[in-house]
Amino acid sequence: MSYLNGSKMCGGYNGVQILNGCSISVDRGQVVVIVGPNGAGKSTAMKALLGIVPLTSGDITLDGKSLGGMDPQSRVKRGIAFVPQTDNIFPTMTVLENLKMGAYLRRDDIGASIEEVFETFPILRTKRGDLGRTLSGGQRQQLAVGRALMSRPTVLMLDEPTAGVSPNVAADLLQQIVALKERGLALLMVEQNARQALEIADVGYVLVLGENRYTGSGQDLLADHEVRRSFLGG
Ligand SMILES: Nc1ncnc2c1ncn2[C@@H]1O[C@H](COP(=O)(O)OP(=O)(O)OP(=O)(O)O)[C@@H](O)[C@H]1O
Repeated sequence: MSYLNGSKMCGGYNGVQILNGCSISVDRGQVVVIVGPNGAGKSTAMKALLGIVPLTSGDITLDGKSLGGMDPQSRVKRGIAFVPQTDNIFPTMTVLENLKMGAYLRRDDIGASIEEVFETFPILRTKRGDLGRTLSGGQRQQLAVGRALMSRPTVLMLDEPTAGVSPNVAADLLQQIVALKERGLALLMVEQNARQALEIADVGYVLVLGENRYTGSGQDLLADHEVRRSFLGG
């Protein structure tokens, strides 16, 4: 069984079922990407794993233990961190203050973690005293990921981390995220930019109407004629 395992998940909003039995798994040291058309339920699947969207059936386990019924806060304490797509930093706080906010649940020394974030995203060291709102789009996303890392998660979930940043910046950002595998993180991402995301995915899930349509390594999905035709624009 995988480290984080969402199995046959059903659920949605206000009685409207969006997830129709999809399964998503991610292991530590792995990048898993969820792609699919608009409205397929990609973000909803991630919210279900986070405990924001309740399941009507199915199960979620982390390290072999069920997360069933556990609220999002408790899941964070178990080691899951989440980077939302927008509003993911405090604009009126400095870079360093943002990082410290990410460690608010910790009572130990956070100096080494700040240093690790600066090693991963060197521009944040340079801008440590600058207000969040002065950062470029790509730098904001770096800070949002850095802030999430400050809770020392084992699972990092990212909702469209490259949304709104230029293609070159997106490519760099994805490479920085991939490098986090070396720290043993389980990385799960929802991405609009399917082609670019599958390039770096150990495993890709194509979701359609809340169901698994295709699952495979990123390279296999990129090479699959049907996946290319239906989801990657030929
Ligand atoms: N908070 C909500 N309340 C009610 N319905 C919602 C809510 N969030 C999403 N939905 C609906 O659930 C469906 C799936 O949305 P979701 O955001 O999971 O799709 P997605 O695959 O991530 O798509 P996109 O790429 O457009 O973000 C959509 O029909 C959407 O309108």
